[in-house]
Amino acid sequence: MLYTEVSPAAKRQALRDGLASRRLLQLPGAFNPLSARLIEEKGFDGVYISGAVISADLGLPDIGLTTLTEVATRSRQISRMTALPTLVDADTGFGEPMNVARTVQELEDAGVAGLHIEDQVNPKRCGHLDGKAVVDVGTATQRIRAAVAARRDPALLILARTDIRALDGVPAAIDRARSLIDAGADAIFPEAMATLDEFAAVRAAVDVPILANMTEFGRSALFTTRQLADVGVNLVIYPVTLLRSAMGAAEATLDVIRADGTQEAAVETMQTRERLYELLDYSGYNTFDTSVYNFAVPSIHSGTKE
Ligand SMILES: C[C@](O)(C(=O)O)[C@H](CC(=O)O)C(=O)O
Ligand SMILES: [Mg+2]
Repeated sequence: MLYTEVSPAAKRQALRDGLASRRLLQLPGAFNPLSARLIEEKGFDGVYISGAVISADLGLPDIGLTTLTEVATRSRQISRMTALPTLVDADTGFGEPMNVARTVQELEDAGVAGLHIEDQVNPKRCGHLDGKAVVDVGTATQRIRAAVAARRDPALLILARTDIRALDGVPAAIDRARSLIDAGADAIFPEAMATLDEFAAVRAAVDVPILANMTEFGRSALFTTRQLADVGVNLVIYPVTLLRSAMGAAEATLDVIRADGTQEAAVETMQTRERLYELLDYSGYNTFDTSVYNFAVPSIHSGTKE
């Protein structure tokens, strides 16, 4: 009922413990707070909060147009909804190193368990597109040093993402990763790795956890958890997967309504009213007021029969 009782501190510890276990942790991206609860119910290890999803949700391309306030608000809304640790995409940190410091504190206050800061120049773009540019190593490490110095909870996980592989190749990504770790990064997100061998090369070069981005229609094939675990990846995100699925389903339903003059043919694929209420723990609200949940919910076609 209401929001999770698990504190941000406990979630950060859970993420640290998960990484220490050496098990591959899976974090699907929540496209809204409610989907975070679904991710938790299905037994995942954490919830990813994607910059691409926040942008798309606002009808914007993922080129650094969202503000820290928007990302922090979404982070708080999603984090409070789940007992799982959340990992948020802080893009380039929203400005200069001093802004990066403020970003870290705002996101920490929003209750996330971790965040990643990348080394792209602004305006940034999706890591799986052409035409990216990265800042020099001095600027990239300054961002990470500022982030690490700003966190008040030492358990907050700070991942450094490097986008350099697409420009200068894997050896450059390894060099950059080492510098970012020297600057204090807890973990590395090597963006747009093309093959499992490339992940293995990064794994062999660094001692900290590494993250794989299994975004669809990108540069990496969609490797399985077994494949990723075998090359020593520690975290895998499915950042935009649920948004793409939900939008695909929404489009199909709109087509059904246009074609048939009713949504009837699409109802079978919908989440039922009963399932929605279960996910919301509707009945739990009777703790406050027994009139809240004193009705029966028809389990089929609940939309049309009430
Ligand atoms: C992980 C990512 O940074 C995100 O914002 O979710 C994106 C995902 C995507 O655009 O598919 C990325 O740059 O890879
Ligand atoms: Mg992003």
